Amino acid sequence: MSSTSSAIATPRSSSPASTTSRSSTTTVSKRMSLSGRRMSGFNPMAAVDIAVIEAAMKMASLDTLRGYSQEHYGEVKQYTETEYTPKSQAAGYQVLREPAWNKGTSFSPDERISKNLTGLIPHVLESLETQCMRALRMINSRGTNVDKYLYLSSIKANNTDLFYRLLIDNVEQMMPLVYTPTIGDVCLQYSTLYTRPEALYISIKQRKSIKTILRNWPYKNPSICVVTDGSRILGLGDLGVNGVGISIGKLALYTAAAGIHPEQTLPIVLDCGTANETNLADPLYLGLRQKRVSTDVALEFMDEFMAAVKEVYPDMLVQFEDFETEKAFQYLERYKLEKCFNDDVQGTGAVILAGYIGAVNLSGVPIEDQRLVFMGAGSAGVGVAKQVMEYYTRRGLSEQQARDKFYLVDTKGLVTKDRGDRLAEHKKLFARSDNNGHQFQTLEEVIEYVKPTALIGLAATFGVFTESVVRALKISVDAGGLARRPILFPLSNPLTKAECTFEQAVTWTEGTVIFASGSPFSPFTMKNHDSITTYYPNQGNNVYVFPGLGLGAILAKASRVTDAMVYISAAALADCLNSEEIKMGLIYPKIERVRDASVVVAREVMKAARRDGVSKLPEEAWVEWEEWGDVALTAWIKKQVYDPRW
Ligand SMILES: NC(=O)C1=CN([C@@H]2O[C@H](COP(=O)(O)OP(=O)(O)OC[C@H]3O[C@@H](n4cnc5c(N)ncnc54)[C@H](O)[C@@H]3O)[C@@H](O)[C@H]2O)C=CC1
Ligand SMILES: CC(=O)C(=O)O
Ligand SMILES: [Mg+2]
Repeated sequence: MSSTSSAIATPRSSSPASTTSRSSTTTVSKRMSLSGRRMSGFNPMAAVDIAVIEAAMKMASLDTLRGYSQEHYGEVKQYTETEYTPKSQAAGYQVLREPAWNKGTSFSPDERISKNLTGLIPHVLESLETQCMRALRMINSRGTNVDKYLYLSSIKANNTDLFYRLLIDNVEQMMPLVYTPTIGDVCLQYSTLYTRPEALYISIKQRKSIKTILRNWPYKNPSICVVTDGSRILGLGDLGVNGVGISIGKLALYTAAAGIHPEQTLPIVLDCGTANETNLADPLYLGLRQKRVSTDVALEFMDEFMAAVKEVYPDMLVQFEDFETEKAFQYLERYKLEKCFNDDVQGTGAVILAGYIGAVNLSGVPIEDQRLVFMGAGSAGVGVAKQVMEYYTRRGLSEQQARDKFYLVDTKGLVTKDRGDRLAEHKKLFARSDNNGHQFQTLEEVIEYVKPTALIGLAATFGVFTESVVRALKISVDAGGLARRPILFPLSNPLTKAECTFEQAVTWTEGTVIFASGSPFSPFTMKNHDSITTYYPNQGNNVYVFPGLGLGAILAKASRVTDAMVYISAAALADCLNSEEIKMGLIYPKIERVRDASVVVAREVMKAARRDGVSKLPEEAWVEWEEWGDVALTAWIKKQVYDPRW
């Protein structure tokens, strides 16, 4: 099976070899007592609470078990003055300044000698977990989320493994910092916050040099790139080159949530100008200071980019992210035979289908009686509607019967065939013709007419699910029986664009809502008569799909991403809930289990790639996995992924 072993979990890059030969003239230092050393490190005047002290003590004993004990520390070899050479000191700094090589205070005594690090770092020897604890304390001490992001970003620039250990072990706390909602604020201010490059920045003025720029990326053969042109970043509109933050954030999640090695990931922004006047007027703006180029010119640029990618990194999967609506659909169609997918259309479609399957099971309304109203008929809205429609057709409904379940609303009201405007191509599939010439302009009117059971928000507009809208949804669901529950998904990002909050949804539906939002909300506790109940929200975000979809496509060596691979990622995710999550009434796995979910999604995506004949993995590998079943394939995937531990 060696031919199948992928480079996802690229072994740690080797650090520069020591240039000095070490003699054996070492001495053993005096041993120090664990408790003595640890306690003497504490300043009784410092405002450190008991919980932190207890955690530190626990960590110290854990470190002992892991071989990071102070006993071990006591055995650090010493060398004499005569061994010192300036050259070796330079080699030492090189190691510390390269984030992929740097282990901070976790270099072993032998590594400190062989890499000429002695004295360049504090004498203490700590585990990765202890370093995480320090970082967590620092993060918690920062006042704003952007400050926390910046601190995390400095860790990423210094110590790759520490950054990802933090993310992986603290997903619930860290994901909102490196992803939505904080990444929205970071993108808005990217040009001001900028301190160092983290991506490839390709401007339309450099279109003759795309291949050179791709080759300039310092890591060999990336497996996955996330590319945006910044034209629709989350629900924040055209942010131009500042949108690169979303490519960086999504790729951090490819590593944290699916274990793709950081050196295999490549964030890219295509700078085609911007329509954002604030950015254009900002003296610090880092992008091209010109209006966004026309769709036709952007398309030529995209063609050149895709051709260059094919030549320079033929095996790299391309994820299109946050392109404005027309381009999102156009590129998806145009490059459908290339190794790429669109996260906003396909990833979102799959993740919301998975959540919808779970929600229908909880709703008490049979699947065939569901009627869905979408607020927003853009790339995400239509992407989700198409994916859910496929679910219905696979269950035996005709295309027309399936399509009839969907009512899409945009800024002009219900999308109908006779509305009198020129409908954008992507809306036509769902344009209604059963409105008897009547046009429904407000969401309230649509709800009154449709009596929906599910309301999906992808309109990037804060607060459009008003109290009267949500109460009207509940009334229309209750009409079929009081045990029924409304499905309400305000999915727009970041939180400032959410169609309603979790607290509002619970309050206005008297706790009956089945809720998922794009950005995370906290649980909400509500007093009902004599009892107090805590309600748990779901996060319906494509982060549950794109990491696993990408991982599966890469591991299967898929030549392209087929519709069946996308569809199966939804079905796989819908099956991922464990008994605790089911008991809690969730429709997605808890976010701290996103890595488990990604493995399951990746496994099913790999199998779908093979069924579709697009996997280039050798047949022997499949024979073995088929013999041993999912367990073997799951174990193999887990062996491929990056999981920083020293
Ligand atoms: N939860 C998730 O995983 C995802 C969430 N999203 C979010 O969905 C939102 C929309 O994204 P896209 O569909 O790509 O944008 P888009 O620009 O393609 O579509 C937006 C749609 O909303 C409609 N709209 C805007 N304001 C409206 C209003 N006041 N009333 C009714 N309709 C209105 C527009 O007419 C358009 O049809 C964004 O906030 C984005 O962050 C997108 C992808 C994934
Ligand atoms: C989550 C995501 O992809 C978006 O909001 O655009
Ligand atoms: Mg997106």
